[in-house]
Amino acid sequence: IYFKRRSSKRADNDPNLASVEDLKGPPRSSWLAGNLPDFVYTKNVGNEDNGLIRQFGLACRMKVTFNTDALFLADPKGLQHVLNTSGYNFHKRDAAKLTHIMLGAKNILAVEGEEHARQRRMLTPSFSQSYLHEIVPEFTHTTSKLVELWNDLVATKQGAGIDIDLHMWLSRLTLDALGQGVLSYDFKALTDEPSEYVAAFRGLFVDMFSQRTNAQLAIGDLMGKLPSFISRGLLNSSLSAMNRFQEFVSISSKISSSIMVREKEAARLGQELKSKDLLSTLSRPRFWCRFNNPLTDHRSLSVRANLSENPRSRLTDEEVLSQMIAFTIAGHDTVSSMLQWVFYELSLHPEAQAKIRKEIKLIKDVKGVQVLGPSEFESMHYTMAVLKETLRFHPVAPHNVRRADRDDVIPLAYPLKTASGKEVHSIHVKKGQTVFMSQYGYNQIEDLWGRDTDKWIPERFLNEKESERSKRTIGVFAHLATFSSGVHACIGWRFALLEMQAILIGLLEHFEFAPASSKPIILRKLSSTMYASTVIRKNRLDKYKKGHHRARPEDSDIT
Ligand code: HEM
Repeated sequence: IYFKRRSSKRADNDPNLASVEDLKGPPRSSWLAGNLPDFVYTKNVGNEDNGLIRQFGLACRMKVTFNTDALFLADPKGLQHVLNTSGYNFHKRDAAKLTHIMLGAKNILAVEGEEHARQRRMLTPSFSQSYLHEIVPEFTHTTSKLVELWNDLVATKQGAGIDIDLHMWLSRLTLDALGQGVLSYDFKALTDEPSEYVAAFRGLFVDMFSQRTNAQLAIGDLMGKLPSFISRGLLNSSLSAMNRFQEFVSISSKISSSIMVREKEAARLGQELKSKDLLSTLSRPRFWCRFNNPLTDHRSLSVRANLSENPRSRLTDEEVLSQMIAFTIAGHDTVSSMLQWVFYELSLHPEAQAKIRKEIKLIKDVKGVQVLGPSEFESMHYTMAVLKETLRFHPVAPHNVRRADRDDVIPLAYPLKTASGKEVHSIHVKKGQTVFMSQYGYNQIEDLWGRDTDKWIPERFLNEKESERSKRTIGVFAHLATFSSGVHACIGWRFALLEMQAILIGLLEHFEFAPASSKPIILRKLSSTMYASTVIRKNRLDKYKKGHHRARPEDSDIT
């Protein structure tokens, strides 16, 4: 006999529990895409989240595709349940399937459940602190190339300041840094003759995701429910930049394959591993095992697993190659956008720049070193506070979506009033129901982060109160939601942090930053990540959207 509890009854009978349908929430803005457009087309990302939290609290009802009820969630205990405690019961099938269709292979971004846990177990050792420390000199070296280029630029102005497009420069710098860290490959993004990869990658995600229609939002939301051939067809017909994306994937595969062949050949000849990048280490298991003690060297652990006779405990060559594309996609725009926000805030806060420079000088004097590395970064508390505060205030992945695999009860740290006025401490979600998580909202809770969370104040991380800290329940770094949490938390957060530290220190040592002379208005916009955008004249943008203007709006269109 099959039986199940009727979900609404359960919520009705329990005085502390409400179903999602019982909660208060905003009216839908579209039948097709519900409230999703409110978050994507917003004037400034975060405004919608702030508005909902002010009006309804840290959880409320919202609408998604075809007027379906979903849960908007920023409550710390609720997020902990969905991401950590019940991690694999809240799946990300839509996103995984989208990635699988787009990349054509099963990497960590494109798998779920047991398969995901297996791949993650294999890859985690490659992202350990001790291994990543070896890549830092590559980040420093790449940054010094940019310093040289900027010195040449400034020299043309006899030392006077110069307006630069920081978005463009940081994107090029972080691509080269990622190329070195992941593949030991020079993308030549900082040269006048960038590789074909750079040409294919330039502006790709902005073109793909920044002008999404309601239909595209709905298709994204339905991915997991549709058969693969329909999903693929819908995606190909709805995303105009799909061809460009396929070209980008094939160039990436070509580069990764050639590096893998090179490393395997070198291993066969018994040559020493020169590169410390992720692909080289994953490609050369047997070599590493000869030279490292698998019990003490973290790098060998993934390799040791890769040597296993059991194919379930090994990453195949195809899987390793596919991970490389996943890492470049997951690790480029994120770090580049994050650094944009760091320099944006520093340009508005010259006093913070001065404090970082003072810290650099002090640590160099104390340690007697010329170039700072990971062990020095650890003692640079103010610099770290600047990074933490920017990660808190400008989370470049502000939202995250999951769907319940079964009926479940999500506990709340902060009780809510339902539409009928009942006070509840937990929410009943039905199998298949969407949970729309606001990383942005969690990072703004004053009870967790202290006063004035709508302002950028690095000092809050130097004077933290235990009462606030103890309420922060999620996160792999500083209890922030920015790198997410639990089973799918960012595997590259240490990589990102070391890269940002090296770049920030390398550039601040040589340059002072101030807002551009035209004093543009900067707003947060969404493409694949939340990036800094200047305000564009509305009539030009309208014409572009309607197709009357083929070219993207240019700098001259910026007010
Ligand atoms: C500031 C920079 C970064 C931010 C803010 C960031 C943020 C995130 C977030 C929020 C997730 C969770 C996505 C989800 O739950 O659906 C994630 C996952 C992931 N990130 Fe990052 N990321 C950053 C840098 C990087 C870097 C540098 C790499 C690799 C070199 C990387 C690789 C990944 C991978 C592979 C996943 C999937 C993990 C899994 O599903 O198990 N990320 N990242």
